Amino acid sequence: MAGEAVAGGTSRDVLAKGIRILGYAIRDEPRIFSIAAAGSVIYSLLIVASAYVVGAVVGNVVVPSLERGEADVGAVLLAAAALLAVSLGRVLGMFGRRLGAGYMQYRLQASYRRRITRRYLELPLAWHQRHATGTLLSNANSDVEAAWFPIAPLPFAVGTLVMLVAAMASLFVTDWVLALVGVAIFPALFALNVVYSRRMAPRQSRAQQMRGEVSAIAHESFDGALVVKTMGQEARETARFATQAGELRDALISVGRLRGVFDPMLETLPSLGTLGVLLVGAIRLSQGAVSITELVSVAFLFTVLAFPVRAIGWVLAELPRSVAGWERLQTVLTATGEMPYGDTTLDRAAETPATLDFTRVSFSYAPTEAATVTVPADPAPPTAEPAAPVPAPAPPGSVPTGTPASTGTPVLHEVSFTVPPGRTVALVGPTGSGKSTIAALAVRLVDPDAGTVTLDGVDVRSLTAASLSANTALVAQVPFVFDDTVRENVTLGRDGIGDEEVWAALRLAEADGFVATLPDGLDTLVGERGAALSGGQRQRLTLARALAGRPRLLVLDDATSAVDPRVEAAILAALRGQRSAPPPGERSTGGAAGQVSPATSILVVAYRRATIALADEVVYVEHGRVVGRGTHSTLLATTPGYAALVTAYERAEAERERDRAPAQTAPDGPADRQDQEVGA
Ligand SMILES: Nc1ncnc2c1ncn2[C@@H]1O[C@H](COP(=O)(O)OP(=O)(O)OP(=O)(O)O)[C@@H](O)[C@H]1O
Repeated sequence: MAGEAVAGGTSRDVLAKGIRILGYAIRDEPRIFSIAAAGSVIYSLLIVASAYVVGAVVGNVVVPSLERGEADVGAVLLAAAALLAVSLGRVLGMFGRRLGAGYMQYRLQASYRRRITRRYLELPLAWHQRHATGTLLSNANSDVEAAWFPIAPLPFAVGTLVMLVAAMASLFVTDWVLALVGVAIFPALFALNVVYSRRMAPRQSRAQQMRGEVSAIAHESFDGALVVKTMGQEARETARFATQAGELRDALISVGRLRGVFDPMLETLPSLGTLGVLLVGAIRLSQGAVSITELVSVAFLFTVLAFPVRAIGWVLAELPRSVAGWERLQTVLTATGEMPYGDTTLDRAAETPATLDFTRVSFSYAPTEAATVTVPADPAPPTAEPAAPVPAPAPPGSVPTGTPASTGTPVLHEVSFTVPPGRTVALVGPTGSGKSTIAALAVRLVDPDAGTVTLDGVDVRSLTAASLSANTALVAQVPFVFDDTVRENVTLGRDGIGDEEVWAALRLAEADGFVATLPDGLDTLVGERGAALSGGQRQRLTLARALAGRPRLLVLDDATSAVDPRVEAAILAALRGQRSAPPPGERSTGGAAGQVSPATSILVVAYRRATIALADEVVYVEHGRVVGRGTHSTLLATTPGYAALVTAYERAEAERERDRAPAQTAPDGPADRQDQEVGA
């Protein structure tokens, strides 16, 4: 991990990298940095000036007044005006510095949050499957903040460096012997800050890494709350979280301990300087080498620079954390594997169904990619951010290569089949046979290692992003519903989808009945992940979302698994233009029902006999190979594996029907499968 790399690197590396990161920040925001630095330089120079003004006031106004026994009112007023002017100048400088630093820090944070989010959207599904959501959240939050943490004190530190140079110069101008105190103290201050930063580096890196890990565990626990609760795993999860939280606590305490040791030392050094100046100064005064004005000025100088000098320490101490955060950001920003889009568009004017062709398609997941493919539940979140920029277009007519051919275990072998326009093809096969992978390839979530997937004869890799999403839609088994209204969940802010189109899509998805009964109809808020809806309702809502875009190819990856079989059959029949009567118990809002012609070709991963029977053709897959194609009855007769599988499905379905029988009498009518399971 990046954090480990930082922790493992030498502190000198960290310092150099940290300074480079500060350079990137200045390059990104040169104007704001200039304003902040100018404010800081004014402030710092006026600090040096204030010491000399105080010296002059003491030497030229206070001491003479004490000697004479009366004050010169004019001189006192002049002194007051000088002190006020210096203070006002410092206030203005401080204002510019703070405002500029704040602007710079928050603008950089916002810009990098956008970059990270955009990159997430560009990276392929395989990359997302390899990264924990909690870590991604931590990248976009805590790591972005960490990377730009030293920006807040940076202008102050720059001004302080100028101040130290000015202070040294003024010391030498005043008296070279007094200047030696500065020669001893200033480099010591700087050296102490550097040692501090080096000691801090591994501690800060570790703390930043632990922040990411705690975030990942917390996210996983909350996400899996249902499993944790139903399996009685609360204690185990709490312990797992507590271990990581404990490690983060220890890492932060170790940071605090070091701070506790170094902060007082950094504060004490300038005080030692003041002491040194007073000792040396007393001798120099008695020798007549310096005046009282000069001595007071120099002593005061050491007192007032104690605070600004710490700004250098703040920047140096935060650099390791900044480097750790930055490197974690870089793992996202420089991640490879995106699948560049082509520049070919498909003509949608005809609104005819598309033809999908798989020709000798082979595919393997990269070796490091674990777990099973779960195609994302939704195409894209409704975000106000502009769409992720499409990487540089490929030359016209060329086929971008996308993900490089992986050397992992082959999952699909020379898969060939066609979904003709307006036809429904059912994909059937045992678990793990590659059905979801085929679905993912059909809408180009992944690219084949060999062979081609074409839409209307055009390789999907050469299509533009907009053309791909306008022509195809995938509905996954696990539906993703946004915490928004029903309307927004269906339209996703896409143009040309008014309420009429929303209702038409809901009707096709057999979702109009339940939406009509919701308290606010289309304006009903469905809660986080659609918590206010049943599993089957969520599935139908996401199906309506896909249909609202009027895709020319619809890929259903077990998308109606939680819906009652009769409702599922009604949906498929409607999609095929054979609108059946609404299932009992669910009121249709009427209108365009039955009027929608099949403008889409359908590839459906099917598990139920009723669904399979509706298909024009069945493609039967085993171990990533197509072992049979034809109608349901042909395959039953010719392919023993298929016959056995479908019979098993039928038996399971019959058992479920039997178990479900009592629930059918519930007043809500035909409940979705998950409702019944939950209610059981
Ligand atoms: N992200 C992944 N990384 C590595 N291997 C994967 C990944 N996703 C799936 N696989 C493997 O690819 C094979 C095909 O998986 P796929 O999910 O396509 O099968 P499926 O037929 O849809 O299964 P199911 O019916 O259980 O949903 C399986 O052996 C699976 O373990």
